[in-house]
Amino acid sequence: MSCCFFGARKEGHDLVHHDTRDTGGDSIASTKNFSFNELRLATNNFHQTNKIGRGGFGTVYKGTLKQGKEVAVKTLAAESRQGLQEFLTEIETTSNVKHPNLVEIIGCCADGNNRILVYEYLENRSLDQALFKD
Ligand SMILES: Nc1ncnc2c1ncn2[C@@H]1O[C@H](COP(=O)(O)OP(=O)(O)OP(=O)(O)O)[C@@H](O)[C@H]1O
Repeated sequence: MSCCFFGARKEGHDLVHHDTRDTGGDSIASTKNFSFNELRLATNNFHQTNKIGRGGFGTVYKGTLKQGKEVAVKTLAAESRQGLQEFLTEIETTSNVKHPNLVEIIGCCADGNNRILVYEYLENRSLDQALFKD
């Protein structure tokens, strides 16, 4: 079962609604709920050649969704000290903040033991290109 704490469906994906018991009820964030299989397909089974980095959360892969959209897929490392609460907090904070210079969270996956965040993919550009693209 995926995302047992999430509800409602829209366009083939579940909408993520944080359980307000977890958040104190003061905000509700909405992101897409991906199945593990969707992200496995998008990253060619998390293939080494799609690996683009590693941070505190875990390994990051480049993926391509069925519709052709490129995404960054952040997988929570098994040894990571970031647990479910941090996972929810990252979704909560990133989905509530929108800014042209901040990468946007697209969705997440909590399927079995897997905890994965999906972001829009950003090309590796110089900072001035990223900041002054318009
Ligand atoms: N949206 C993205 N688009 C393209 N590459 C990304 C994206 N997000 C992360 N990466 C790549 O993955 C690497 C690790 O990113 P991640 O956000 O997990 O950690 P970090 O920001 O480097 O550090 P920390 O875990 O402390 O936040 C980045 O340095 C970058 O190369």
